[in-house]
Amino acid sequence: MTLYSEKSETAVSVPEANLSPVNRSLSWKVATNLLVSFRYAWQGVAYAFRTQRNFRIHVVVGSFAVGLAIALSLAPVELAVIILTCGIVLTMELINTALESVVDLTVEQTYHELAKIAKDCAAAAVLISALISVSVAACLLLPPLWQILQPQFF
Ligand SMILES: Nc1ncnc2c1ncn2[C@@H]1O[C@H](COP(=O)(O)OP(=O)(O)OP(=O)(O)O)[C@@H](O)[C@H]1O
Repeated sequence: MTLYSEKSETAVSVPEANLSPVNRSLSWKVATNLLVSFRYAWQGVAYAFRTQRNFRIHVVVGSFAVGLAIALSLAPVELAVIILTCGIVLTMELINTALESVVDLTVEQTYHELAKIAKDCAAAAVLISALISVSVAACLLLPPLWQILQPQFF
């Protein structure tokens, strides 16, 4: 198949198979079944935990928030909201780590304005989700904590 580049208006030859979203001919098929897929996904989690300090911080803070919610006997829906927001932060951190790797793979150690935009935006996604998570946890955890601590101070 021949495609026309918008910039140079020159014809570019692309194999049909490379254009199909179903048949990713350039991909490397390794995960042959669901169990193997899960194993690779777990390797991603383990890699992020091992190498990303922020991921470890999010795991510790998230576990503390969930533990506190259980200790304070929050309603199931409130506990679910805290688990959900903590999960979103960890997910964002994993996507950020994946994107950083792809950017480094592409530009290696050269400065590129687009690499900067990609990394800065991915880091911003983590930051925003973490700020939302802290706000949600504060809204749900502080009132019952205040109820418990108030008699001790007044
Ligand atoms: N190739 C590059 N070209 C331009 N700017 C880059 C490039 N690599 C990194 N940067 C800039 O440096 C910042 C830090 O990048 P780096 O890869 O060290 O990630 P990081 O913020 O340390 O991530 P983490 O702590 O999650 O590993 C990026 O947000 C970006 O602004």
